[in-house]
Amino acid sequence: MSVEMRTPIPVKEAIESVIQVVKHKEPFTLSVEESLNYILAEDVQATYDIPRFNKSPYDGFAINSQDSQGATGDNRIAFKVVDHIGAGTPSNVKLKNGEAVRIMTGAPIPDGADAVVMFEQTVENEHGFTIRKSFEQGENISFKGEECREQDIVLDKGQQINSGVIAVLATFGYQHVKVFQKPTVAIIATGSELVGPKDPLEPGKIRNSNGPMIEALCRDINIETTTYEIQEDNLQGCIDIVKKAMMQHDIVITTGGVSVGDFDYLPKVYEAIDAEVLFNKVQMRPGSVTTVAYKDNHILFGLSGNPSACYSGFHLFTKPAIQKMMAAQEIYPVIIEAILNEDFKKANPFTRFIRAKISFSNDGVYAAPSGFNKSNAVVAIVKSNGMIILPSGTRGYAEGDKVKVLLTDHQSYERALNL
Ligand SMILES: Nc1nc2c(c(=O)[nH]1)N[C@H]1C(S)=C(S)[C@@H](COP(=O)(O)OP(=O)(O)OC[C@H]3O[C@@H](n4cnc5c(N)ncnc54)[C@H](O)[C@@H]3O)O[C@H]1N2
Ligand code: MOO
Ligand SMILES: [Mg+2]
Repeated sequence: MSVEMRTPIPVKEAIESVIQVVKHKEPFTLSVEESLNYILAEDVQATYDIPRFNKSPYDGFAINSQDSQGATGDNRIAFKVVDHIGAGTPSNVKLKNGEAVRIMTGAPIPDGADAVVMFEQTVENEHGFTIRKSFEQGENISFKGEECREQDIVLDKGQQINSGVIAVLATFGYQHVKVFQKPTVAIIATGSELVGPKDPLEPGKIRNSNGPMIEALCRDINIETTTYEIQEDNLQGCIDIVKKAMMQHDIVITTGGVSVGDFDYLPKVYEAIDAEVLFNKVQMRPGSVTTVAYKDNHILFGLSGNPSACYSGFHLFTKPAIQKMMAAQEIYPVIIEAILNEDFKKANPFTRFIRAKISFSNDGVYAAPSGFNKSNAVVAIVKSNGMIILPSGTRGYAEGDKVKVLLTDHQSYERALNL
């Protein structure tokens, strides 16, 4: 039996090839309360000017600025208070010379007033107050439309709905919003060695950690999943379960069985279901055998069985694909520069992704590998909030070198792939 030879492709090319085939789901309408984290499927317009009327930004007195001209410490100018309003109630008064309205923050500026004097700038008396400086026309006024005008586009299609979006929708009284559907995800852990948390650990068996980890990774980004039974290494069983999962879900994530072992059946599954394999070898470590296949708008992620490889594969390929399927404008992981805290003398022909603790301090961003970091490591994932990226090459890396890090424990995305 001869081993299948695979052609490893660069990581960037692999990510781009996945993104290229992913299509977004259909839009639908749902209530604003339920819309958090969905992607907007339409531009949203301001239905009126914000602020909606000229208003006071302070608690104080509304005056006509002309009446204040010439006021100094030695020549205080007096005002008579003729009305008293809080936010929510306009004044019926039209100011005459020397008159003022006592006004609270958020209340509409009365007719005849064009400036607001803060309480702290006055000395109050029985009839009103005096001031010691002159005010300019428009001083201390929040102007109608200064933030946005009626019909301005205030939210762009493709924007992820966050608390700010909810606030803007509420501002304009929108109760429903058009968003893109989220993809549905099936998770299948494959491997005859795998058992669940309650099963006895017979010799040679291990517990399935990848399944629950992927579920958690999806839940972290507000994606619902269906977890299938652990699938033993059996070709027909693997074909049947993947077919079944594809009928019900947009994305099918399997773990294990993607390498060249005698019981690694995923390559045969893709063949049997006639899926187009985008790649089955990536120039990266861990996760070199990560495989992504595509069939009728369904994406099949064949993540490696080794936990750290599985984790890296999810962040690099699955997460951007989910973002794209939801029609987000920003889909790629945030990648920034950091200073390496440890030597990596051994050169590697593949790009290395090292689970690491990224710390942000006043003197810069630092990246420290989070312990035992091989492909089969699981504990290192816990202590990481990012991955150090060491490009392939002939030289090693030394402490103090600048490197790129990909933030994993992070809910922000980029428009461009900065790998
Ligand atoms: N001759 C070669 N052998 C291997 C190659 C290669 O290129 N040539 N690649 C190696 C690399 S790199 C990796 S990574 C692994 C990938 O293996 P598979 O994706 O086929 O995964 P399995 O063989 O099923 O399992 C690998 C490893 O992970 C454990 N595992 C599997 N599933 C889980 C799970 N759900 N939870 C926790 N741990 C899991 C499994 O027991 C194995 O120890 O192949 C190398 N071999
Ligand atoms: O895919 Mo393996 O995890 O590169 O070591
Ligand atoms: Mg294998």
